This record gives sequence, C-alpha cells and structure tokens, in this order.
Amino acid sequence: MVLFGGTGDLVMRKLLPALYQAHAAGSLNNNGRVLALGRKDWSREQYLAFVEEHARVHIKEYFDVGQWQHFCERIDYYRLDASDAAGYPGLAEKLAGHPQRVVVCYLATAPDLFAGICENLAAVGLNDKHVRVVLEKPLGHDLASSNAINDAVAKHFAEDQLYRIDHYLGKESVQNLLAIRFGNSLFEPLWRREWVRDVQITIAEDLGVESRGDFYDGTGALRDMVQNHLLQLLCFVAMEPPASLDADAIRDEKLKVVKSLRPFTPDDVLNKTVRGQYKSGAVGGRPVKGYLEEDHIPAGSRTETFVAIKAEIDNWRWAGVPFFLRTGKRLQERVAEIVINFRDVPHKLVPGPSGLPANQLVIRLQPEESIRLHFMAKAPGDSLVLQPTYLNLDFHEMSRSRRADAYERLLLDVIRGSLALFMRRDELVEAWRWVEPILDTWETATTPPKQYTAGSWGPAASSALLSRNGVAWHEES
Ligand SMILES: NC(=O)C1=CN([C@@H]2O[C@H](COP(=O)(O)OP(=O)(O)OC[C@H]3O[C@@H](n4cnc5c(N)ncnc54)[C@H](OP(=O)(O)O)[C@@H]3O)[C@@H](O)[C@H]2O)C=CC1
Ligand SMILES: O=C1O[C@H](COP(=O)(O)O)[C@@H](O)[C@H](O)[C@H]1O
Repeated sequence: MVLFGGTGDLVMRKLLPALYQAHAAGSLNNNGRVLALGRKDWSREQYLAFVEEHARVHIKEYFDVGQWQHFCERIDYYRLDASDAAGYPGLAEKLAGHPQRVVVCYLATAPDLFAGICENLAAVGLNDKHVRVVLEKPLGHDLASSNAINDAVAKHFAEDQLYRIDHYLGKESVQNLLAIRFGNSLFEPLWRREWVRDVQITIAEDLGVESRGDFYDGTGALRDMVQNHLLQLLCFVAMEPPASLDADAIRDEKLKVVKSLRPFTPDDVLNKTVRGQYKSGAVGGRPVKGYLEEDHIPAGSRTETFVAIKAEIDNWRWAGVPFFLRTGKRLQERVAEIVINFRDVPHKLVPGPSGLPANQLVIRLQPEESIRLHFMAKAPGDSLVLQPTYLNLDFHEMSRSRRADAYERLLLDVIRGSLALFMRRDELVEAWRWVEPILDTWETATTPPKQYTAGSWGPAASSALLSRNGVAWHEES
C-alpha cells in the first residue's frame, strides 16, 4: 500500500491506525507492506518516530508496544514530490518485486494532485491491472471539476481499478442496514410510501472546523457532507433490493435512487433547504467560538456549517415521502442516525399521547450503534391507555469485541478487490448534478446563512422546515 500524503492528517488519524488494527487482528497478509510518501527529507526512522507520536494518540487503548513494533516492520518511507515525474522511476524500483503483487495507491492528498499522480504512475508502468487507486473525497468542487478529475484519472486507470472512498459506507451499522432490510421479511412490505410517513437522516457533529478552516471555508457542509455521506445513506435506505451483493448490482440500485431525486428549482431551494452558520455558544458546557472567529476563516464568510434539506424521490416506492437530511458542525451532540417514521394508525381506538409517531425505526450509526423499534403498548394500571415503548438492539451490548473502524474495513476491501462499498463514477456525477442547483442558488443569494448558537440543533428555520410538513425532528418529537 502506497500512501501519497503519508505525512498528512488523514494518514496519521485514520489510515495508519486502521492498518495497525488490521495487522493486530491478523487481517493483513504477512507480505503486506506500507510505503508512505512525502516531500520531507526524512529517514525511515524519523518517519516512524513521527508516526508513533500520532499513533499513540489515535489508537488509544488498543496501542500495544509489541504489536506496534511488529507493525512498523511493514512500514517504509520514501521522499517524493508527487507532482514531479522525476521521482517516479525510483518509486517503481522500490515497488518492483513479485509481478502479481497488488499495489494500492491511496491518494490522501489534495485532489488537485490526483491527475498528475495518475499520469506519473502510468508513465512508469504503475497502472497495470494489479494497481488499484483509492481516491479521497472531495472529488471535485462541482460537476465540472469532478468530471475533469475523473477524466484525467480515467486516461490511465480502468473504472474497476478506482476506489472512490466514502468512509460512511465502511461503518458497521450502514452494512447492518442492508442486513436488516434484506435479511428479514418483516420490513420489506412496510418499506414504502403506503406505510412510511417520512424519513430523517442526521449527521450531527459537536466539533467545529478545528484546524481545517482553510479547507472547510472553500467547501462548506453541502459539499463536505451532503453530496457524499448523506446521499449515500439515503441511497441505502431507499434503494430497491439488488439482484446480488456484487458491486455493480448494488451500485446500479443506488444510481437509480440518485437519478430519481427531484431536481431543485431556485424556488425549491428557498422553500426546501436551510443553510446555517454557527455563532459562539457552548458545547457540553464549554464556551466555544463562532465560525467567523475560527482560524483561517475570512471575515464575513458565508460558508454554511449547517444544512437541512427536504429531498423527494420520484419513484413508485417513495413518491410523496419526504426525506429530511440534516448535518452541521457545533451542534448539541455528535450523533448520526436514520429515523424511519411510520404512518399513524387510521383510527385511534385506544387513547394515548398525541403528536408522537406511533412507530419509528431508529438506526443509530454513532456514537454507539443500535437499532430501536418504537411502538405503543398499554401503560401499566387500571385504564387502557397507550404509552410509548421500544425494542432495542444494542450492538455494543450484543458483542463487546472491538468493532472494525470504517477505514479499516474499507482498506481491507480495497486489498481484497471488493468495490461494493465504493462509489462508481456515474453515482458521483448524479450526486453533483443534484446538489449543484442548491450550490448555485446559495452562491447568488443576497441573504447570508442563518446563524445558530453553537450547542443548539441548528437554526430555527430547520425546525420550521419540518413543521411546515406537519412533522418534527426526532429529538423534538
Ligand atoms: N483529514 C481528514 O480527516 C480527512 C481528509 N480528507 C481528504 O484527504 C486529503 C488529505 O487530507 P489531510 O491529510 O487532512 O491533508 P494534510 O494537509 O494534513 O496532508 C496533505 C499531505 O499531502 C502531502 N503533499 C502535499 N503536496 C504534495 C506533493 N506535491 N507531493 C507529495 N506530497 C504532497 C503532504 O506531505 P508533505 O508536506 O510532507 O510533502 C501531506 O502529507 C484531502 O483531500 C482531504 O480533503 C478526507 C476526509 C477526511
Ligand atoms: O468526511 C468528513 O467526515 C467527518 C465526520 O466523520 P465521522 O465519521 O467522524 O462522523 C467530518 O468531520 C469532516 O468534516 C468531513 O470531511
């Protein structure tokens, strides 16, 4: 595995810890090697010392000195300016070995380097069928730039060599969603417009932009989270049963969903979307700065740190069922969940609480993974009155063994050559096509994003978006 951007934050926080865990779990082939690349003039020892400092912080309680030393035997460092073709013959020489070896080139750099890296790899023959390329997000800034990157990469690599990563698809509970939907006969008949009132998908973060102000200000929440993670989750909820678990069978079904999303007109953007930006407040009792006071954020920036959207899917299964999507930084808590609200009973025979959906399926992805089915049952006592209760599947309680992190799972999939949890180019194109009218309308809007207090659930307009549709966000109902 060749890590372009081998000294960067993503490699330190996610990729090397994930590879370490895979090593410690015995999931890596004994011959597996990691070659980290960067421009710094470091020796292997200097690199390993740098990595260990970060690894201790990010691997936390699973860091074991013995395992770590063993893992380090797999790692090497090579100085390379990725944009300079002159360094690549040396790289090819370093990788020369068994002709059948699988080489995974993980491009953990800014995307403007991707085209050059692929061209340089091809020039030294590092694009044969044993080479796989992992492309990190964001893959472009809009449809045109995404197409430009994909075209440049496609000149040298076939589509089945390309692994466009979305780490949300590596989360255990996202795969559990597939297992639950297609492994039980109970849900399928209910999983449609006749029985589902609305679907809510939330990825809320309590963190702010941290040290990524520069990157974030040019990106915003719509490109950073909605165009990829939220749309992918929506696809997994809404797609038809695929014919098999083959990568293309799954990706074909997801593509149909994105293509069925109703396009936004400028008026829809006004009425069906909310963009917000956090101002100072408190998160978990700790005072925090507003977005405009964060490092590297230009004065008066209008970049959104919160998005809520009413999405509609124009197909037979989902016509008329709103899918509410929401994400934001500096919200009240870190939580990612999918809530399926089922329709109410047609006639309320037994009295009970009003305003609550009788049945909800809450699939929690993080911080802890669980699936909760809410329903009504008789309240204890003399009278026949309903009270809400639930059945809970707590995956942590069910198995206390360590759960593979999303990156660990996806890296192993790349090594095994499984593309099912990676995005195909046509999916990406359609996702950009859908978000672009929103981006365009926001960029020309005369009004700034709506402010919300850090530590809240976003701007009041977000609750109003749902109440106009006669519903409320899960935590408000
Ligand atoms: N950090 C995160 O949590 C996430 C990051 N991403 C994406 O991953 C990518 C990397 O992000 P991140 O790690 O945060 O970024 P960093 O800025 O921390 O790291 C960038 C890396 O790129 C390397 N680099 C830059 N220019 C060159 C060059 N010409 N030749 C060789 N190496 C070069 C740098 O190495 P050096 O300076 O040593 O040469 C450094 O290792 C970005 O596209 C980001 O959007 C995606 C999801 C999450
Ligand atoms: O891709 C990204 O995801 C993270 C959130 O990921 P999570 O697994 O911690 O929920 C987000 O903070 C970051 O801005 C974004 O680029």
